[in-house]
Amino acid sequence: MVNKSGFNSKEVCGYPLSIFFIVVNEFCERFSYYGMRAVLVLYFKYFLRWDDDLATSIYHTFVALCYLTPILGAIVADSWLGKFKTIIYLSIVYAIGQVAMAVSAIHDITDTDRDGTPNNMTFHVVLSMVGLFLIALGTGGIKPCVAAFGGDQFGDHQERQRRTFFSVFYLCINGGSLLSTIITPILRAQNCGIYSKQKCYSLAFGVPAALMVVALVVFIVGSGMYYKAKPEGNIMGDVCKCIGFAISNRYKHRSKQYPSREHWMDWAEDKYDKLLIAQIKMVLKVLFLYIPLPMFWTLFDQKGSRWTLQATTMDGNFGAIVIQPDQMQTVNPILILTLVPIMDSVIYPLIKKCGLNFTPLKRMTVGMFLAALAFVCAAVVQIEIDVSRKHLTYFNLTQFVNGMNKPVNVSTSEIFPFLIIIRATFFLQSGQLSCAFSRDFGFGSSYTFFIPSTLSLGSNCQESITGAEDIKPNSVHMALQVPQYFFITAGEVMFSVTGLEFSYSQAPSNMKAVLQAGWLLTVAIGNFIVLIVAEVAKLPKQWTEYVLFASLLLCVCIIFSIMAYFYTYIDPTEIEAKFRRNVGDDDDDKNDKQRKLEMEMMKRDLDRSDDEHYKGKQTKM
Ligand SMILES: N[C@@H](Cc1ccccc1)C(=O)N[C@@H](Cc1ccccc1)C(=O)O
Repeated sequence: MVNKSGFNSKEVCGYPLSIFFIVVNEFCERFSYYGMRAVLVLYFKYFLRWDDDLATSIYHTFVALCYLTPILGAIVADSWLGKFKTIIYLSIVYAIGQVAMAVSAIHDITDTDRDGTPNNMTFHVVLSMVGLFLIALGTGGIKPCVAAFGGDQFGDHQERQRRTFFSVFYLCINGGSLLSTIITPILRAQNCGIYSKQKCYSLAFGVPAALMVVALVVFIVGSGMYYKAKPEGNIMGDVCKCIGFAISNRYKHRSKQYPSREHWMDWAEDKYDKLLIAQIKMVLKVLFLYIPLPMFWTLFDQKGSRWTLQATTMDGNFGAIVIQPDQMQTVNPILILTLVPIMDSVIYPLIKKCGLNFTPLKRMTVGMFLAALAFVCAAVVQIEIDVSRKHLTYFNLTQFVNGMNKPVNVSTSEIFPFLIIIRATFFLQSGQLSCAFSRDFGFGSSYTFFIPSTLSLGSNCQESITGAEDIKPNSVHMALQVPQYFFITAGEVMFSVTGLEFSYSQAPSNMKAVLQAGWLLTVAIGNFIVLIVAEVAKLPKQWTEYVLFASLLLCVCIIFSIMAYFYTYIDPTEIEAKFRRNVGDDDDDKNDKQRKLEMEMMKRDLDRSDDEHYKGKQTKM
């Protein structure tokens, strides 16, 4: 197969063979990212011993950073290294970051007194922060490059295959994240250590690190098969300079004696190409529409923080299996894998059959509304939890009061989180004395056991040791979180999947990456809003915070629907073609008057933004 740049690549069933490596790379990379993220907030809380607020703040700062760095990646790839090298170099940085996280979670490194807790917490905190910074740089940097690099592999005649590639790409993201959000919490719940046993965060971070190395190796193996487009120059820089010139030129000509121009960007015409100006106008129209979007992500990304912490106060016993709090996040990719095909093949066609024009911006508005609804559900669940008990924890905290006048060594059997081993066995050892006893534990309960002074060789521990329940078991079931997960995921399908497609279709050809980076920037800002609102509001009750976020998104949803109503869809390719044709006409020495007339028509075309591209007729919203 020969693609648009004359590159010859091997094909399998009409698809370039090279995309196989890109899709596998994305699967492994998303496994690595979401696997690490799934246990992160619990690592902060239980390993680094941070409180809920600090854990949530650092978690969202990290996520925000992951979506700020795509701009950096896009600039480096477009103007300097090209996508291929950028992906390689930043993947190395990413893998180093993951390894640093895994090492930071080995408690034995600083556990000098071998009591199971690190003695130099600063070492663990610093190393994990360095690790998270490198991961943010890596994952964000490669994000706008990988999908675009995949798209580059297709020829102009492979539009259909390219569309399928993007769907498979999204499914791979969720396949990888689904597996990792199941696996890493299981690894985290194991006990491991050299001198003393602790929850195994090092393994939970180590496996994602290994997957990132696999992602890198797979990508390098495909090296000889890729089409590697040369960097096109710093398009971001050109855009900024052109906008800057338009603003300064407008300011210089602010006096009334100068005739006004139709659009403020037209003030750049004195120096810049009309095509570039037209393209910037298209981008600015979409970016303006992006302004309210961060609020959606503010709610969406709390799945990994507030909702996971909420799950720690719930009962995860599902009969045959016990679900870990951080495993609840798997509901999201499971629903994505089922909802995306259902929406595409049943819901959207059904809506169309009913004669409704469910445009992308309408879908996004409904997606926002569903996310707000999800937070109302979260608030209701929180009220249930608060009513059921005042203070509890997911972990079975067990303490012993030793009534004997000599030390007793107590150990317990391993508990595999997928089976309901609510029954735990404790082994007591003191000199010649050695015995065992078993007790049943409720999910989230805490007990104190009393070792009587009369305990001696031959005693029956099962009968002699008495226990008192300090904290009642969690009684609100984790299944109650399913409705909130359902609404947030249905919202994601309508908002995120549609938004990605919208950003791509409305972007000029040379600025697809710019708009992708802009889209990811809304995710970053959304995560900063979590920090600001949680810090400023400082609400005493968690459910009131959920209601606050739901109300904020509802307000933003109304504003967005008004903005969307005034937006008209464009076909960037058509507009660009008209401008290019005009340049050709210039070469044919067309007279000035006619050229001006045509330019006027094109400007009007752009400003009216005819929506022939979308459903073949003028479409608002
Ligand atoms: N549904 C998410 C994946 C996910 C898996 C497990 C827990 C939470 C989320 C997804 O598809 N993410 C995509 C798209 C996206 C979503 C939000 C912000 C940026 C991109 C991804 O590329 O990660």
